[in-house]
Amino acid sequence: MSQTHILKFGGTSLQDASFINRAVQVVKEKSKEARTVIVVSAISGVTERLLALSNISPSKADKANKILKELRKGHTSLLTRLGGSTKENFEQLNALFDELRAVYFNEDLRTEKHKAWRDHILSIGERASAHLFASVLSARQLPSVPVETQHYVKTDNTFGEANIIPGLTRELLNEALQSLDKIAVITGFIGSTQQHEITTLGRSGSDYTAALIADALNADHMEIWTDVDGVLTADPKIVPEARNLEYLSFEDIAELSAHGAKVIHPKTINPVRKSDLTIRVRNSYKPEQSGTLIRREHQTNGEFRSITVTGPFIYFEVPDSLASEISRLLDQPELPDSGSDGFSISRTSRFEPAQFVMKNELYDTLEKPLQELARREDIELSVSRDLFRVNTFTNKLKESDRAVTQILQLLHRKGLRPRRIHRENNRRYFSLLFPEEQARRAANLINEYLISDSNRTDIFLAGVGAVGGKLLELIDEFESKEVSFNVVGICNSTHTLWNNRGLHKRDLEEQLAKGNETDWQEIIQKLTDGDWHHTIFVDATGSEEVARLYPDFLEAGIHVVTPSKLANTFEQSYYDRLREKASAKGVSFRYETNVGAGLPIISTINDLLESGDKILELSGVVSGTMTYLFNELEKGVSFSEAVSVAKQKGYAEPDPRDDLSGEDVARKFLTLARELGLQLEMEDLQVESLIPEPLKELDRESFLERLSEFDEYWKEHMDEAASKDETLRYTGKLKDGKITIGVESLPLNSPLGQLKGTGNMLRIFSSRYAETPMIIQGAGAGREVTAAGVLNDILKITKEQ
Ligand SMILES: NC(=O)C1=CN([C@@H]2O[C@H](COP(=O)(O)OP(=O)(O)OC[C@H]3O[C@@H](n4cnc5c(N)ncnc54)[C@H](OP(=O)(O)O)[C@@H]3O)[C@@H](O)[C@H]2O)C=CC1
Ligand SMILES: N[C@@H](CC=O)C(=O)O
Repeated sequence: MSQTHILKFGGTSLQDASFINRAVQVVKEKSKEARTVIVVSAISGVTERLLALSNISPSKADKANKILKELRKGHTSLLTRLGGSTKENFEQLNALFDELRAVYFNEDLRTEKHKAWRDHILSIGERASAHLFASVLSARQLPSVPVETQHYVKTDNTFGEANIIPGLTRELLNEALQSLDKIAVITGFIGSTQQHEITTLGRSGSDYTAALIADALNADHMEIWTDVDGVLTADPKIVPEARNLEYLSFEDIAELSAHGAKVIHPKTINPVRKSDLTIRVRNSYKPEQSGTLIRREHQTNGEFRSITVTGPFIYFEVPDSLASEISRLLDQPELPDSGSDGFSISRTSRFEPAQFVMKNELYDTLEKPLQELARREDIELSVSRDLFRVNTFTNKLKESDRAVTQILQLLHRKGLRPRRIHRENNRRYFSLLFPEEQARRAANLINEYLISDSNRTDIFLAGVGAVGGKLLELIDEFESKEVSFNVVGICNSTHTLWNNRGLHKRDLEEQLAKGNETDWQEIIQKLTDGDWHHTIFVDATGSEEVARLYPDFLEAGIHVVTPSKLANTFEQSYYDRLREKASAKGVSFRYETNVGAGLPIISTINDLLESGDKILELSGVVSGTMTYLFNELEKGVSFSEAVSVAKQKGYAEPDPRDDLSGEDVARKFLTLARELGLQLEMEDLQVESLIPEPLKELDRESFLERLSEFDEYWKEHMDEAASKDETLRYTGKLKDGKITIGVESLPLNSPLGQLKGTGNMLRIFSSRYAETPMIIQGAGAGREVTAAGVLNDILKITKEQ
């Protein structure tokens, strides 16, 4: 096993026997594929009990004894229930609770080194959890050993929030763990000073421990098992509608946790910031969900958006003249460390009051000297208490302040006016200060704003001819509450136009010709690097060059939708590769319009197959252009004239010879055959071409010019059919693994003979429809129906998200 994976189980993931069993299952699965190292927190509720214990005065020994007894009993009975109750395991657990009792009643430690004493008490939670879980794993044939990190994680003596000594810690952890041949179950949250006094790393410190271990072992992947779906757009206790964020970068999560996001410890990223480690935050209540993936670089299409609410804060204003003196007060090293957003000061000019925001507890420490300062200057210090900061993060702020304006307008409409707006240039967040209840409402409204934007699908449209041009129009007109489209780029064979804020039909007419030269490598690069989510690449070009690029888009996590029949009818290996890529990357490749334009032919066949039907025969007319040509011939229009009008009307292929040669119909039947699982190539099909032999070698323009030389031939052909009350139709049939395509003379009153306009009709004979075939009939070519079919494919992808 070349990979090392760290699994960190938070307290809720080990809260009771069923959760511990689930965690064992996770370890079992994981250890099949990678070297597995476990980091555990204290079992849910234990740290709180230990903290309560540390706050009980020894004079209330009864109360303390009750907690001590309950903790011991809770752990030992879990051990018994989970089948890990060997004599040795019991002894180890009991030794820990003996130690807890001894430390708790150590009066000297309590009074002289209170903070160290408290950290020692708290450490029992993680240590007991590690012993318990290692015992259970060993009992389940997963040989494991508890590892207590006070021996290896070295810190300074800031008890309660100790700072790591990185080099030494890395060395000691590496030495202890590198060659362990059992699964290490390691205590999170705890370390020790150089003098071997136990320290703790602060709330959620186990994540930090897991990252230290990941760094020491050069781990490949880390999973943080917790009680929420992953990293959400907001704390679900404040914002019930908060959504999970699929991807985040290290930078994103570091910024979020520094501003109050509780899901992981703010320092977690520090040790692994430069590594290729991937971190997945997962929910123990919903192990089937994939949670949030965090990695060094932004995942393609990932968009960062979130809200945190921090506080409570005090807010006050003073004349600018007093601001410097207050700042000096805040500089004292002995003040409580209230985190990176502990206080902030805004000074706009010397004529405007300076604004101070500081954590309640910081203000409480400074209240006296502050009031004293104010009195000296004869100023009445009026403070607003218990305010909360709503911090909004979004990548969009890198581009413009529009989001800030929109959010403020939204809040304003709801009657919410922040006490203070704080925005730093070049940062991805801004904060608003409100009283508690208003902060909660504001957070919910902002979340809605950020989420509704996440319904947006970004589109790059290649090819803006008959189908692409109409599609752009349909997208412009499309209105829905659930989905919004943003066409970030369009191109034709010569020019490409980009606009992150969206392109429209009018841009096609006015701007495209002024765009950059079309460069496919550049387009791929830009779409791959772009900070969009749910990007769809639409190919409406009919170009072989473009159809060959689909694997690159799929690889970059971009969905592909196309009416072009090329990619599905290149060599079989290409066809297979597209499906493998799409499935590996979790993206879609959709092409319903490849056969019958807007008619639901491919999806119907797949539905039949999926429900267990067996297709016996597919036959009929699937070329709108051919039906149109023969109908025009029936009316006396010349063949060459009909071809030219079919192109103008947007029925014919970009090169109409593809229709006349039968290639278009052949590609459609080959696509259907491959949907049925048949492994055929274009050469395997029997196709009758309508291209006269003498014109075969000509280029497109000369071919169209000389086509009229054969008008007489087609007139005679049609007249002959008419003399028998018949007409001509270009039909195809797939039966017994063979495809035959060509012109047939059919009775005028037959279903195929009756087709009008660009009519298509496909008959599906299957096990269930053996006697009476299922028939799909309707217009099978044209810009409107095809563009609508493409839009349907796009919508299906948005619904899958
Ligand atoms: N028309 C229909 O009824 C149906 C069409 N389809 C398929 O839809 C696709 C488009 O057909 P349609 O709209 O009729 O064709 P058009 O000829 O009207 O439009 C083709 C568009 O693609 C552009 N293009 C061609 N090659 C490239 C390239 N290498 N790079 C960038 N852009 C390129 C063209 O640009 P430029 O103008 O610069 O050449 C043009 O904008 C075809 O694959 C066709 O088979 C599928 C079902 C029905
Ligand atoms: N040229 C094609 C367009 C649709 O696939 C046809 O005429 O059927």
